[in-house]
Amino acid sequence: MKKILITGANGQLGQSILEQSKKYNEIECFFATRNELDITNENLVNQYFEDKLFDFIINCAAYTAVDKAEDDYNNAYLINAKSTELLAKVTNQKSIPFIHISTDYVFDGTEAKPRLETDLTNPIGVYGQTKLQGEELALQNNPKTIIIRTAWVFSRFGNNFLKTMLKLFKEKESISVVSDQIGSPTNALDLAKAILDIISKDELKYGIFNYSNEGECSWFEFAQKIKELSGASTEIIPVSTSAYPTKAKRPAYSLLDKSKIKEVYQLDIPTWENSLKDELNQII
Ligand SMILES: NC(=O)C1=CN([C@@H]2O[C@H](COP(=O)(O)OP(=O)(O)OC[C@H]3O[C@@H](n4cnc5c(N)ncnc54)[C@H](OP(=O)(O)O)[C@@H]3O)[C@@H](O)[C@H]2O)C=CC1
Ligand SMILES: Cc1cn([C@H]2C[C@H](O)[C@@H](COP(=O)(O)OP(=O)(O)O[C@H]3O[C@@H](C)C(=O)[C@@H](O)[C@H]3O)O2)c(=O)[nH]c1=O
Repeated sequence: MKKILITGANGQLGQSILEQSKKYNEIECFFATRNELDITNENLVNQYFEDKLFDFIINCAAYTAVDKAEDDYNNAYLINAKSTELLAKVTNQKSIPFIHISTDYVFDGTEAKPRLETDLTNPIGVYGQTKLQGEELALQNNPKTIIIRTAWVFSRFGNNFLKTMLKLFKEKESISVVSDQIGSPTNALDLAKAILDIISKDELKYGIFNYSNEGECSWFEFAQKIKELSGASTEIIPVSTSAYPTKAKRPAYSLLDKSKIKEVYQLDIPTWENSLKDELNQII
């Protein structure tokens, strides 16, 4: 039986891992919410690992408010980078693998070609910058680190674009959504399954891996599909990024190339449209 600690357990990925873990008999998961384990509290983290034995950690804790982060660098850095370093160090001391989640927002999005793990990063906002710093600190401090870069995560849990759209469809007759930012949505349940499948393997390969659902779209096309599948009548107007100003800049193109994770870990990845359909069936 593999014992796994999940930090940030109340977030959408944490809750999705809880849901999926019920299907894995050989894995025993321990879920720690922010109240139970604040990863910025060094003494608490060290104490936690003194007291308990785990075979893996999946760090789902993060500062994910992309716009807010622009005015809150210190907190974003503390959670996304400094605390990631701490978790990498404690797992390294125990010689256990560290699974950490990162983002497509580490790219600047200027090149319209699916991004490889080895491509040059150049984040254009504080969230992406602090996530990249977290990646680097994790890899430096625990050689048994697996970074999974994912994108545009949606689910029935927490806050995400899917839930924002469903709310707006109830409130508004018309909304504007950017059509010039391209990427790949990810159902958090698919990501959770991929992570648990990886952990279940006998042999692990460490380093950076991309994971999102298959396919690509703009946020506008994503919103259109949510509208179509939910039967909403709100008009969705495609607009350019300049017509929808936000505090943080987002990459124009951040589609992730999944070849590496599919080859190394033999994963079958559903398309975002099929996975969205499944998720909406649960929500509506
Ligand atoms: N959401 C997305 O679209 C994407 C997410 N990612 C990455 O995936 C991972 C999971 O994201 P997701 O589940 O969507 O994020 P959420 O924002 O849904 O969840 C993050 C969780 O982290 C918790 N948390 C924040 N600070 C701390 C802390 N100091 N100690 C412990 N827990 C803390 C939050 O607690 P509380 O509930 O109290 O706020 C929350 O439960 C993150 O690393 C994120 O950067 C990558 C690409 C896309
Ligand atoms: C709500 C809304 C957003 N938008 C735009 C703003 C933005 O450019 C894009 C996405 O909006 P959001 O702010 O909901 O999503 P955002 O917070 O940027 O989502 C990101 O979260 C972090 C955590 C990640 O790691 C990324 O992969 C990505 O999922 O859509 C519209 O054009 N119209 C709207 O009505």
